[in-house]
Amino acid sequence: MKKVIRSFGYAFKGISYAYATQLNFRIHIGATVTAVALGLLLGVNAGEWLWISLTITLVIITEMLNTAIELLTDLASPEYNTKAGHVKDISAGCVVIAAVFAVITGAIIFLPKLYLLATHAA
Ligand SMILES: Nc1ncnc2c1ncn2[C@@H]1O[C@H](COP(=O)(O)OP(=O)(O)OP(=O)(O)O)[C@@H](O)[C@H]1O
Repeated sequence: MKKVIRSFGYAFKGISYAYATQLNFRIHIGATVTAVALGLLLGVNAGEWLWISLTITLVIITEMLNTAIELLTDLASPEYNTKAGHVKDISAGCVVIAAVFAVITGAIIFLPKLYLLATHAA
């Protein structure tokens, strides 16, 4: 049991390292808080919450993997190396793909509700 608790400790250390060192990670957390607040305000349903949770999880996981890959690349190739550059670029590309998916999902879920709200309030 102690070992399991210790492993969770290391995992949380990894999350707080990403939070402390990566501006993009903090931006994703800000976007997460905004999406959850919008979801609560606009009363999204269970299916929509699942999509929102999926996109949040994907973006945060890809950002953390990107951070880990950047660190590992810097360790393995501190000097300039074309392949090291490709590794970092591909890794960053994964985050962008997840973020685009999140924006599209957010637009599909929130825009019609915001439109209804705006037209009813007018
Ligand atoms: N060792 C390297 N060899 C070749 N190109 C590199 C190398 N390190 C970085 N690059 C290039 O520079 C880009 C930016 O790298 P960098 O490590 O600064 O990442 P970053 O996205 O700015 O991350 P962060 O600001 O979080 O450290 C990479 O995507 C890659 O194209």
